[in-house]
Amino acid sequence: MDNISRNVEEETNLSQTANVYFDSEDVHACIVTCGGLCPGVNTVIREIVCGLHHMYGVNEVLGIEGGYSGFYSRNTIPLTPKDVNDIHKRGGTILGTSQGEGGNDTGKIVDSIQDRGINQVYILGGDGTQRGASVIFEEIRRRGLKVSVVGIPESVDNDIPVIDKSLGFDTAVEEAQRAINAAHVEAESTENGIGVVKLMGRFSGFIAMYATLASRDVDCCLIPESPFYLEGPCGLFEFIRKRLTENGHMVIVIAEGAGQELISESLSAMNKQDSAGNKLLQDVGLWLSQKIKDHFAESKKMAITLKYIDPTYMVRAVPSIASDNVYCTLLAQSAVHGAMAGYTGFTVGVVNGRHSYIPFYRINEGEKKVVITDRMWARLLSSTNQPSFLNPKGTQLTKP
Ligand SMILES: Nc1ncnc2c1ncn2[C@@H]1O[C@H](COP(=O)(O)OP(=O)(O)O)[C@@H](O)[C@H]1O
Ligand SMILES: O=P(O)(O)OC[C@H]1O[C@](O)(COP(=O)(O)O)[C@@H](O)[C@@H]1O
Repeated sequence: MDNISRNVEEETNLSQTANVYFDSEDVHACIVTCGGLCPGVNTVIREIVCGLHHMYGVNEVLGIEGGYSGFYSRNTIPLTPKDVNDIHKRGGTILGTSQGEGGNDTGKIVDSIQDRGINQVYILGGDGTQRGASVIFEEIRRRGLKVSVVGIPESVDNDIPVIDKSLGFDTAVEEAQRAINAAHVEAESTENGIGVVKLMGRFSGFIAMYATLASRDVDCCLIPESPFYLEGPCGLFEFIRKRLTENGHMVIVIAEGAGQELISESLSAMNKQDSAGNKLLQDVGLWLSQKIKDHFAESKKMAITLKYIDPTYMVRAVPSIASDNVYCTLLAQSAVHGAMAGYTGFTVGVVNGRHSYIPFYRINEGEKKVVITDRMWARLLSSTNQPSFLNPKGTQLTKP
């Protein structure tokens, strides 16, 4: 117990009340994956199973299939170290997920936990999943059950607050390079070639920003946090014209949530949501590509060739790279140590470089977005030398 206590103490700077100390033979754990697909999820599943087994001698770990509703609508599957030995080499989740679904019955989920004698619940997923975990935790507490509920945050968008970085994010940025490289090759092979790449990022442009900074082939990065406009001397069309005149080709990276306000009027699905309450977006990549083509066709001053690449699902479907595998392993071990020490109602994550236990009520506060007044966005602007779009439409660009 000394070792366990020390681990928790070292890793905790946001602690949550302990409810019970577990003996290995009494542990009946389960794992459920509920969020959007993200590289590294299988690695976490593997390390929870192996961590519980190797470090604590726990033999009973169940997989809940199909996300939260799987607790009451599916059979469970046993997970042993042998079963999960190779799964980190695969993308996706071996348990299936329920991103975008809503209407889960918390009462039935907790009934299932109680009926099956489960006393440790490991929940992987993004911001929606962590909110769901908090609701389950509250119901478990209301019933006075000795069950640890632990969240492991994963979102390819890196939009989970408090933590430094979501697992799988580095892999997503790495994979995005392949699409950007392809767009660059296509663009530079034709006169006035433009490559447009759409990347994920519903409300936050982290993948687009980091992929742009990593690549150096991107001329313009557009994200939801930084509104842009098309017309006028400081608009996107004029910037494209200048960049093509200077270089003969260019690459534009656009996050899926960018520019939604520009396309909102004409498109009817703007205010639609999926069953989990997430806003359904229009394909801004297709829209922007068509707008650029129409603009240059109408102006007749410059003939362009535009290639549009949408690698979004490829980016999140790949297995995690080495650095993410290490990160996933540390998060999974941290989750296991916390649960075994009797902590509950927390999400594991790295905060200011330290592995921490973050109470659900903290992780579920607010949203994480790119702050365009921060240094990172300023670094991107100086790397691409693109307009900031902060100038009013009619005014000329000024030198900094
Ligand atoms: N506010 C909420 N309260 C309870 N459960 C939620 C809530 N939001 C989402 N969920 C559950 O979490 C699952 C995953 O959420 P979703 O937003 O689709 O993905 P992500 O976890 O990647 O953000 C949903 O299918 C839903 O069952
Ligand atoms: O098309 P789907 O499966 O609904 O998922 C798309 C969404 O999943 C994401 O990749 C990740 O979303 P989460 O942060 O909610 O996990 C978003 O960028 C994207 O809009």
